[in-house]
Amino acid sequence: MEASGWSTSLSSGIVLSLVAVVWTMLWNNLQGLQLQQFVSRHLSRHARRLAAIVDPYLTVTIAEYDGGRMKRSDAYKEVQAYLQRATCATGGGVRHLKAETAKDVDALVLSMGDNEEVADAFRGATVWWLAYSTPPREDNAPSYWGGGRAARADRRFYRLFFLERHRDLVLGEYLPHVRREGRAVMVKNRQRKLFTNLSGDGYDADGMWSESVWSHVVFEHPKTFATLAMDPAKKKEVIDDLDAFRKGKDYYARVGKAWKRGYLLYGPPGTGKSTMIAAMANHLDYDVYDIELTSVRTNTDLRKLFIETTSKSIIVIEDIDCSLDLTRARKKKKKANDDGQKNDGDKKDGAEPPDEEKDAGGSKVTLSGVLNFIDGLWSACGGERIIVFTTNHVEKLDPALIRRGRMDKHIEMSYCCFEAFKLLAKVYLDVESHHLFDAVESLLREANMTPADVAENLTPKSVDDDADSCLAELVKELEKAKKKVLAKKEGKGKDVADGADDDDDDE
Ligand SMILES: Nc1ncnc2c1ncn2[C@@H]1O[C@H](COP(=O)(O)OP(=O)(O)OP(=O)(O)O)[C@@H](O)[C@H]1O
Ligand SMILES: [Mg+2]
Repeated sequence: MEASGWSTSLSSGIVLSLVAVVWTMLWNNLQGLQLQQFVSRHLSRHARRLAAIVDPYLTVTIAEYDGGRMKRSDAYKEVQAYLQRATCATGGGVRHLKAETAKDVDALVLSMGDNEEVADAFRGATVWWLAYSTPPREDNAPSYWGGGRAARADRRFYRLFFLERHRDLVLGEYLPHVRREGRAVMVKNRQRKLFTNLSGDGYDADGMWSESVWSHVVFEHPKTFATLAMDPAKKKEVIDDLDAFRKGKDYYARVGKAWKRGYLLYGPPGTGKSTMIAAMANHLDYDVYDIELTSVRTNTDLRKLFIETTSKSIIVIEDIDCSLDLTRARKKKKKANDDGQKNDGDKKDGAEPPDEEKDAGGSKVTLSGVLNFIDGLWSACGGERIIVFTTNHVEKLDPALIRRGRMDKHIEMSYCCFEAFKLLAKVYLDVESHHLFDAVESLLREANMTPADVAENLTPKSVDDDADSCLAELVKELEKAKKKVLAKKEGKGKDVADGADDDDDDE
């Protein structure tokens, strides 16, 4: 009996030891993998819950969207950046990380995935952050609040848990600290971006449905004012204007104007309008929002695009005359006024176009929508924004669209002048003087050649090409261009003599 009792306890001892050995082996082998993390994560989570029994915790929830779901919350972005830093530094015990490309080519910025929790310590207090999202719900937000999109999107939140006794510390000091630090991280990680409203499938980098109306790539355009060929005095004027704008926060506040400025760049194709926008963005270190107006469905969508731009940005609408029939809505308005009908036209903030203005299947943005976008009440949201329109046909634009106050500065991008040529010769051929320069100078006065064409002629086409051959080629092309101009003039003179209509000559 005793012996059997002894052998039973011996065998159960052996079994227990074996279990302990297997457990230790398993524990060690799984080190760094799921099990240990699983246990420690759950222990810390339960620690929070256990602590809450004796000292209840409070929560603060920060939603990704506030202001009626119109705009991503700054606080959310700051918390996200703060937690990104905490997660990158320690991992914070988080199992599911999201990775985004960072400024450095090979690095990744890590942040916590959904339903992950991370603890943080601040002046002896421990707090916990939980990232979570709720599934889409059909809300009844009217379409002008972006209700349709909102219904399809997950709602994302950060929830902060802290003990009641830390209330003053957390609300008074910790949260402002998080926002400050988050902003600093955002500035440090900032990569300039080029945004487009031609969104892809509507999903963001996390595979989540994205509410953002913009998609972006990193903005990396090499053009600067140093390599932009134009009249030097004009260039200096633009640079001074941009610098004054950038430093103009107090001025705009004092005179009671929204901190924004409109630039109209006009001129023939290839004179450097798009290039100038890149130079502006590089000079100011701003993001660029390139709006493809034909893809904007309604005036409301246009307003939403504007509201979702950040400050320190250039909002661009290229070829504004081609994007929309911007004169049509105005003509209709005039007609309606002539008919004595009530029409609040461009004064009506965010007005949807009446049915007869809508194109079948096309954009329904109207001139009044664009005018409101530029200087309606909504345009004052945020600040430090530059709006740039480009066009090849300034004469086609409605005067209301380009009046000062909307498009404050009109910049003509013209055919290549000698000063602009000299800069291109320096940039493309590293040549500052040459015996062909005089010929080029006199030909440029008579031939209409764009900087794009001059630059193309100055580009070596083979390894044998050098400055001499490129400049000789340019002179040849300039002579051809000059002949064309003369032929056109002669043709025009003949037409006038024959009583023909001048308007038909110009393209
Ligand atoms: N003023 C300029 N200085 C330097 N390069 C220029 C200039 N203008 C044009 N180029 C060169 O020509 C190319 C075309 O220029 P860009 O796209 O800026 O013309 P654009 O005026 O925007 O034409 P479009 O009206 O057709 O849009 C650019 O890639 C650029 O390298
Ligand atoms: Mg262009």
